[in-house]
Amino acid sequence: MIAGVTRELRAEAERANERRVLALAGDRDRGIDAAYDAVEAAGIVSDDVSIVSTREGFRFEEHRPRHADELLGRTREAVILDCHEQFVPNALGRAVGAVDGGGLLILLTPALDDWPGIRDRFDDSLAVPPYRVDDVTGRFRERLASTLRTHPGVALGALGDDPDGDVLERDGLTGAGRGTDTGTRPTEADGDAAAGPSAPPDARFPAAAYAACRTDDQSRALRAFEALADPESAVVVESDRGRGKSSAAGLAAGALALGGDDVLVTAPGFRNAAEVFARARELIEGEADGERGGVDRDDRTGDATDRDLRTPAGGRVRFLPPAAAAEAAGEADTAVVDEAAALPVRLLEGFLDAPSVAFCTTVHGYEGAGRGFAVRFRERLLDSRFAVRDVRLDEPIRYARNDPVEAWASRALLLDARPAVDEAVADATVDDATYRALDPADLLADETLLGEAFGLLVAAHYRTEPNDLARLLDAPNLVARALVADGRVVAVALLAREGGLDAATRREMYEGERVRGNMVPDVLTSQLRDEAAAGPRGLRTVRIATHHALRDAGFGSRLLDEVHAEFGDDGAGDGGDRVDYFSVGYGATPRLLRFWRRAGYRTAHLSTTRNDASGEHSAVMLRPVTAAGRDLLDRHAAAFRDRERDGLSDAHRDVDPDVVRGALRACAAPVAVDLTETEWRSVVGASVGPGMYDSAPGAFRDLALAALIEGGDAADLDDREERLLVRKVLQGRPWESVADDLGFVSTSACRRALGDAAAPLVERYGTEFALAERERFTDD
Ligand SMILES: CC(=O)SCCNC(=O)CCNC(=O)[C@H](O)C(C)(C)COP(=O)(O)OP(=O)(O)OC[C@H]1O[C@@H](n2cnc3c(N)ncnc32)[C@H](O)[C@@H]1OP(=O)(O)O
Repeated sequence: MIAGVTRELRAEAERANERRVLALAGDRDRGIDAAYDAVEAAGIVSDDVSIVSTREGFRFEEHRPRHADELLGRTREAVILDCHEQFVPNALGRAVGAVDGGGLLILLTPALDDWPGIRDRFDDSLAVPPYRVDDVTGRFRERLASTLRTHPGVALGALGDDPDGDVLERDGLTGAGRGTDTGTRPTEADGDAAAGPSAPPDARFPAAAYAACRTDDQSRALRAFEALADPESAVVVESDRGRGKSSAAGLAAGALALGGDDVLVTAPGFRNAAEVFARARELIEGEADGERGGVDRDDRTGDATDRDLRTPAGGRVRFLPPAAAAEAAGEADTAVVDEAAALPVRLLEGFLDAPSVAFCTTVHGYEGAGRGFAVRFRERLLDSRFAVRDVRLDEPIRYARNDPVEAWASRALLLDARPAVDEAVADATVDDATYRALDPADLLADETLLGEAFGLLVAAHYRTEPNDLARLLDAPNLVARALVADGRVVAVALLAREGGLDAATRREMYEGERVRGNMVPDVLTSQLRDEAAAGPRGLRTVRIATHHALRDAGFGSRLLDEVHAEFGDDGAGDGGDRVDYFSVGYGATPRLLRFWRRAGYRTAHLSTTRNDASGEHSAVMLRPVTAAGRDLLDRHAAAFRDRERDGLSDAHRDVDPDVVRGALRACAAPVAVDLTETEWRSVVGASVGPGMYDSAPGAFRDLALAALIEGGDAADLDDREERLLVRKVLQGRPWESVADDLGFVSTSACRRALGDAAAPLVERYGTEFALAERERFTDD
């Protein structure tokens, strides 16, 4: 029975150049046997099959569910995803992506009615302490099962105790490719690897690069990339998932390197750029064949050579993480930024130092993230010295346009989740918006609500993946809240309960053992050495986002106010839901620091290292509710203040002065200024007399710290004076670099400015002695 339908499915898939799903629900061993039968019935050889499973010993290429990323950039005739024992939603995304047009995705699942009730090893990972795996729910699977039951292109077999008991619930056939219905058949334009588009007559890239293109769209992109050989050229490539933009970029990078260029490639992670490197390598190896070995391989450095391809002409294709690549862009001949929309605009600007540059972005899907690229950075690019070429890729590479499995996967994993369209929210006002809980049950019942809320979370943050959808629906420690206007989601916050851990778990954490979730308690306990920190109960904002059309209008602040009221300030009577403190951890920018400070959050930590992708230092902030929360903040505010006194001239020496100002301004621990008379003589002398900063740097440091923490009108300093205090006094940088950085005409002008900045500090913090000392100079 299964074999029969598989043959038909496969035939239809091949005719239409589409994919099909065969879901085999029931006993695992029976499922595995049935999958072997299905592969055979479909006439697919074992070499063209991959299986993702926790088990081993199959006749196919094997991957573990947690390592399904290995399938990235692979194409298979069939992929079998064994969903028993450990069902990882990310692995489903990878498995679908690896199946070629004409191929099959075979899912082995428990009986669909039972599946939502079964807890597996993935659920263990959602059971963040103090929650247990029984607290995890099965809504993601419930939703997935319902798509399997209803979506076109999915065949569903319920397995019996033996093959005779198998029941075919749906055959998954759509009728595509039959009779006159040729709308979805492969067209000439779908191309074929062997006979790809040919090179234009005056092509600058090798013919092999054009021959490797699978669609006309791709060869148009390649043609546009040729411009990168000329300085001052920028190419922007936009496409949906699976259109081959990374491959086209890889072919271009390889071709440029074959011509002797140094091509610098970056992406949020190397795995995003894996496709770029795979295509570049193929081209380089093919073209360099018979010359001089092609790609250099260095056995000693292993991995590194995958990220640094060399050509006989002295060219290279090399990978660097975004922050490092932005720094190095000026030294390369061409920079290629893949998944550019996932990077902050500030980093993207660094790439404008490259002689020529390509930006590739996914328009929809998880990688498509920030509107920063679409809006702000594009303007910046148009104003730059570059001649900009735009290319858009629409034609799917490996399957026909109407592939039903693409539609099914988009739906099941919400790959196409998007915030409400701008027009729908244009008239929303803060006062009219309604605060509401996004309970998983409500989200499951309302696809529009789910799509808009998840879409907003995705759009505001590039690191979203199918596992996050499962967390939103099933993880016991997460809650979501939103502001809704006219039924549309205009702002959303994803919140995680943290802390409340027992003494044994706290000790484990203190001793360095990894405790899942609990990000803020973990930082405070293991990094900042506070064994009691994981006791109080916190609510961390994992993510918050306002619809891009409504930013800066107060929605974000209002949403936080409501959350504070519900779980803190007014939450006492609410079923014991009141937390001891609210918290947040995020890549610190001056504006975000201000946003959180205004919402009542105070700094506990600023990380010493920068995040690879965003290039920012992470800030951890707390907003206490109860006495226990206040104790926690008091300890960590004081520790932060004391740490920064020395850390700013050490690990934090390069942090942006506005980030330092923002983090200190949000510090809740005041500085007691207690200087000796000798020190006051130096400070007063530097401000109004003949003294110098260098005679009492420690005194200046205390004053600067006090003034920046107290902030505002306390000591009447302007922005540049505050930056000067950070750069010179706290970060201890050389006069030349400070003068240069802050735009002073000379180092002596810079020194004088520091003297001037000391005057309001004497006024604010000076002792009687200091003020009398000042009189000596100002009385004349
Ligand atoms: C844990 C985390 O999620 S931290 C990351 C926060 N999320 C994001 O960065 C996603 C993109 N940004 C957004 O969605 C919004 O800009 C939010 C959530 C940061 C703020 O929401 P809004 O509704 O715009 O905030 P609201 O109008 O209440 O307050 C405005 C303040 O927010 C901050 N803010 C506003 N826009 C931005 C922005 N693009 N980037 C950083 N901060 C911003 C500023 O402090 C601003 O005050 P200012 O105009 O005086 O500088």
